[in-house]
Amino acid sequence: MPPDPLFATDALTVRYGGVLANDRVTLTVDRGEIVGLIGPNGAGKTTLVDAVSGFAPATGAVTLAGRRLDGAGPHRRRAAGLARTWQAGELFTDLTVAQNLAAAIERPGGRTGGGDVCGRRRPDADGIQAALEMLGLGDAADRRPTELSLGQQKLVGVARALVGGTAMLLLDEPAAGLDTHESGQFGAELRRIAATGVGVLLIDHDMTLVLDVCDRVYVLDFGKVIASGPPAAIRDDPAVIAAYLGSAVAE
Ligand SMILES: Nc1ncnc2c1ncn2[C@@H]1O[C@H](COP(=O)(O)OP(=O)(O)OP(=O)(O)O)[C@@H](O)[C@H]1O
Repeated sequence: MPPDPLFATDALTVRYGGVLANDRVTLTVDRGEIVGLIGPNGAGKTTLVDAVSGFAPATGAVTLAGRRLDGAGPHRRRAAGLARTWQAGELFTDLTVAQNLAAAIERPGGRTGGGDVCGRRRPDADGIQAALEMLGLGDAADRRPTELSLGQQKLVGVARALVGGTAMLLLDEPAAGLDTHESGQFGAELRRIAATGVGVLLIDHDMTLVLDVCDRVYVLDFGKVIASGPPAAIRDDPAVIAAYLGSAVAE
């Protein structure tokens, strides 16, 4: 029998009024695997990340390392090792890179303690440096975000989600705005993260990045999974081309 996946949703369903934003979405991500989630605007990709991380009301199961997390609040899911980025993931430009990572896990009011508002373990300077080094940003800790390239700034955003012990990373359009070269470098860094055993769910409209870097891809349309499989099969799937790739390639 294959081992249990690191991460799974089972029949995850989110309804916003009359809109079925996620319709019984079932997917898995293994340890060390990068899994893409693609689909047209409004297909329900961000909703899935919101539901999985505890920010949208949902029915269905969410499991991380064999532990059910549905029903838990965002802080408990984060403490269990599930981390996300946000589409508008701007950095604080008046803080250094290391301070940006620390700020992401500070408690409001500057209180210190064993955990933060998101339930994360408070990492020490070593933890912050380790997260930066994993992303090739080891010498950027004391620099300001504006001194870095856009690609490096995007990686700082990922490092922010990695600090404090992360098993599963949910990335919502982390490469938006990158050119082809930067996006290729970004993909290589994602592979380095996955090689440490972290699972990655990658949402992006950059099809070159998604199809190059992902082990498997799920396609959402109107909240439903309409296809899943390895990138080569997804690229050639007529239903996927009709629903999304035709327009995505033309963009
Ligand atoms: N908070 C909300 N309240 C009501 N409806 C919402 C809410 N969030 C999303 N929706 C609706 O749910 C559907 C899915 O939206 P979602 O943002 O998840 O799509 P998406 O695939 O992430 O799109 P994009 O690629 O543009 O980011 C859309 O019809 C959207 O209007």
